[in-house]
Amino acid sequence: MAIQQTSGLSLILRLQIDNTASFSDVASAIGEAGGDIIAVDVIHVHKDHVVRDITVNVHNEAHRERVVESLSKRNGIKVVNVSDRTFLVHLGGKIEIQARTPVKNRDDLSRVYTPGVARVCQAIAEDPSKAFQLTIKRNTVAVVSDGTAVLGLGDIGPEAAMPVMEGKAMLFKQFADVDAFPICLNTKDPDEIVRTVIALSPGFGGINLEDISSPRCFEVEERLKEALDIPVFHDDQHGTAVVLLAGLINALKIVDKRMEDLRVVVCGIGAAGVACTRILKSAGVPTVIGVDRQGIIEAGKHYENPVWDWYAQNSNPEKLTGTLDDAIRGADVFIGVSGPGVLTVDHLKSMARDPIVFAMANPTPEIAPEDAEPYVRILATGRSDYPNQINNVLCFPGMFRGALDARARDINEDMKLAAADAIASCVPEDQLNEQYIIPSVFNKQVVKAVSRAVAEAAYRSGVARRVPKFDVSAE
Ligand SMILES: NC(=O)C1=CN([C@@H]2O[C@H](COP(=O)(O)OP(=O)(O)OC[C@H]3O[C@@H](n4cnc5c(N)ncnc54)[C@H](O)[C@@H]3O)[C@@H](O)[C@H]2O)C=CC1
Ligand SMILES: CC(=O)C(=O)O
Ligand SMILES: [Mg+2]
Repeated sequence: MAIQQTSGLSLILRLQIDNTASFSDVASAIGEAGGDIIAVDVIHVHKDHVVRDITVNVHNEAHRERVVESLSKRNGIKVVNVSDRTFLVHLGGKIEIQARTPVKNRDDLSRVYTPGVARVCQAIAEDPSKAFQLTIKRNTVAVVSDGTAVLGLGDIGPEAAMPVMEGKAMLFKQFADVDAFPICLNTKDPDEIVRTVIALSPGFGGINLEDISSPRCFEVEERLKEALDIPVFHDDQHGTAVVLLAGLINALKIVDKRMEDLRVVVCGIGAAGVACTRILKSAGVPTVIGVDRQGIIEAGKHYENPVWDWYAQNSNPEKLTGTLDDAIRGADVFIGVSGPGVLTVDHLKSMARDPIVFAMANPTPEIAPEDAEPYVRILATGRSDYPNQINNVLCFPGMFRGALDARARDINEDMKLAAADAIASCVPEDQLNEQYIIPSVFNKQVVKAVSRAVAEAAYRSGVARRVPKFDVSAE
């Protein structure tokens, strides 16, 4: 299995090129430093120089410096500015609100706003369920974070969490036409988070909790699910678990193993790790062994963290003790939702035949894919620049589309398992291979398949308030 990485950093270099130098000097300076020229634009032409923007792909920040240095050393070439295209795409934020109806005259104004709007308000006051017909509620999701477990970056605060939450909102809209709002809270107190989300819930058809650290995330989700009659879904737990299960369903077809025979190690028993373990157990995996910083979660032992306490009673049937070295020996599958560099080549060598490794820590996986590649049969990461991206983006847009279409009160286990099967089914059996166990996030079938499966499961399990109409002609 050869791993192809598809992108690193993409830069726009603004260069002043004197008439004494030529474009081929620029190209060779970039080429000698190993940069890839992607696009060239002319910005100004003066009598003694030309200013050009050159878009260049580099592997990482050190590589960027080497490209800039190589250009700066050339006579007649001046590097005026270096822009990182990732930062450019964030300038001013990534989303905006748009009106669905133009307000062109007084007549429009009197209908969309006062006095006309008052009658609509009264209709909802008389029957609050009309909010689903007469407001944005039927299509809106609040993406709520306190900034305490952002990607793998940890507690970086609510302001720093905003780019991720804006990104989730963009993906909700692009993939599933769901209007999602990023809401980053300036509190880490579970009571205050619960109170705040309940208070802001009337305008929303669903709540997507994001990047709230464990164990607080479990309590916050549980209390909100109890209090609200709209779906509450902690994406890092359940979105990750659903996509993991979809990937595993397909990976097992390649290695010809069954869920009922698997020995799985989950590393990182936080939000994602606990949910992955729960869904693996629901899917019939008999042996799941959890490992965190202090080692294996020991069967039967009592832990202060209530979720680890649950974990100790519901995992590790072989009653293993020790470290990851002990847990991974003979394991069929490694699920990493911990941090960078946890997994070594020696660990991989000690696994059972045809190792399946899902190293999902973001942004840096548990092992560098290039290091793991020779020793595993199937490798997946959370990143979009390697094959087999196990990322919750494959789940949350379709999950909420289906839940909103069914006007579901809750997102339950049946809906999650249905979503996992639907994602797995988007890879045709005749195309399945080691580097293609999970559909692309750009595969338009995914949201259709997931939303339909989720809405049907909502209906079957009694949490739907509406039977959605499916567009069969689009299939
Ligand atoms: N690919 C995907 O779709 C997703 C990936 N993730 C990634 O998974 C990781 C964990 O996310 P959450 O569960 O939300 O965080 P969390 O903070 O709830 O849990 C992380 C757990 O990993 C443990 N951990 C950290 N470093 C460790 C190490 N060196 N060895 C053993 N255990 C270690 C921590 O003690 C903690 O219990 C992050 O890197 C995150 O970016 C999370 C959600 C989705
Ligand atoms: C993908 C995601 O939600 C995370 O890494 O936290
Ligand atoms: Mg997350």
